[in-house]
Amino acid sequence: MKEIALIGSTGSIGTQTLDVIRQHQDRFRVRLLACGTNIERLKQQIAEFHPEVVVIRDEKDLIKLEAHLPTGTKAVAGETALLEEIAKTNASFVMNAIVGSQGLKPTMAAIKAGKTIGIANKETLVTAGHLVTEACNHYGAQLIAVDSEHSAILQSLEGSKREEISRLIVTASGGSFRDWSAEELQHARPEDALKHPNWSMGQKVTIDSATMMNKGLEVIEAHWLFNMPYESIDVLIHRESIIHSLVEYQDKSMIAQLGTPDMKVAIQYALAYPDRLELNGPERLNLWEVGTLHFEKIDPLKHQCLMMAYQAGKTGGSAPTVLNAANEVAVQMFLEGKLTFTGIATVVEKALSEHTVIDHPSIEKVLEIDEETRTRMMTG
Ligand SMILES: NC(=O)C1=CN([C@@H]2O[C@H](COP(=O)(O)OP(=O)(O)OC[C@H]3O[C@@H](n4cnc5c(N)ncnc54)[C@H](OP(=O)(O)O)[C@@H]3O)[C@@H](O)[C@H]2O)C=CC1
Ligand SMILES: CC(=O)[C@@H](O)[C@H](O)COP(=O)(O)O
Ligand SMILES: [Mn+2]
Repeated sequence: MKEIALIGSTGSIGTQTLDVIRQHQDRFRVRLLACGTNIERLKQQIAEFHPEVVVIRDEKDLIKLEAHLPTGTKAVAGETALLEEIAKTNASFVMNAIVGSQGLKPTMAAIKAGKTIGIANKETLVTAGHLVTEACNHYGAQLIAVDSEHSAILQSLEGSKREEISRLIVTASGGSFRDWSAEELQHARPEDALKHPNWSMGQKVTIDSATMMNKGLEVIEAHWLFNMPYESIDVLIHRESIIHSLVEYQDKSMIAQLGTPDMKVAIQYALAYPDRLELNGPERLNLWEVGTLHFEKIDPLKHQCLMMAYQAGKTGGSAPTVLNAANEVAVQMFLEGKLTFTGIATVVEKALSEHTVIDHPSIEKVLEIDEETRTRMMTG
């Protein structure tokens, strides 16, 4: 029985993780659930999965849970409590499905406790990939990709040797605005951006997909997860999201993972790794129905956020921390109607240009720079 701690249980990845666990109750058991403010959904999850502990963000919400805790389930609140419970839990696998760089500290707590971590929370690797990988080596913890592209790469790497790999090719749908003109983009609204052509996901990643910042974050994520130089990580526009990514080998063979766009495949692969289990839910991929797959080159003029992310990744040090924090604030501002869609790239670029990069920031420094960037964005 694999015991699971699920952080971000009420979100898109969190609920799909529970959909997978529900299908395999003979293999997985939920020990810990953590979320932000969606207490109603959490109550349903507690009733079904009977975790030992639930952690919520705000102390004031604890009262709403009181009457809904079965015998054997306790509830606590706040970040300190979350980090303590991650350190204490008997769960061997932590699924980090929180959104944003607030996922960094829980990831580090799980690493220090020697857990295996399903890392959906890509912002952790963007903001502090150097510290996360060092800590994994030091504490013997393992990260398993959950992001669909990185899961595809992991699957395409099965049985390979490091020196045989020549290139990673990360596919991109192009997002909600892939067919919009520059003129149309000036008037793009949050409700337009939230209509992803292929995936149903949380708001932040859907907006990132529309700006192509998601692909930039994923290039940095791939750099850290697979220890590949940026020069060997390419992005390919593939509007069907059927090929989830590819690996090119030194003999010029390419190995890819294909499937209908459904995150449960990648989630289950991470949970069951290295095994493959049966999965109900995703539709079988009928390639004769798909007929044709399309591929396009990226356009550096159009895909400005992707290019900024490549640059920040190559610069290294604190640059990706600033890129990520500025982007998180900009996306929130766009969703609240305080910034235009095209303004997202502009303000992230400004935040990067105002920052003096420092090499190899410590965890304290990463958190300080993240905070400072957010403050600068809100006040400037
Ligand atoms: N959705 C997808 O298909 C994919 C997502 N990802 C990545 O996975 C991560 C999660 O994305 P997604 O599921 O879409 O996001 P959602 O916004 O749907 O869910 C975010 C989750 O984080 C929880 N949360 C927020 N703040 C806190 C906090 N302080 N403490 C504990 N939990 C908190 C939310 O709780 P609550 O709702 O209760 O406030 C919610 O459960 C992101 O990094 C995203 O980029 C990667 C690939 C695909
Ligand atoms: C499902 C998933 O992994 C998302 O991160 C997805 O990649 C978004 O799609 P695009 O960024 O390719 O539009
Ligand atoms: Mn992805």
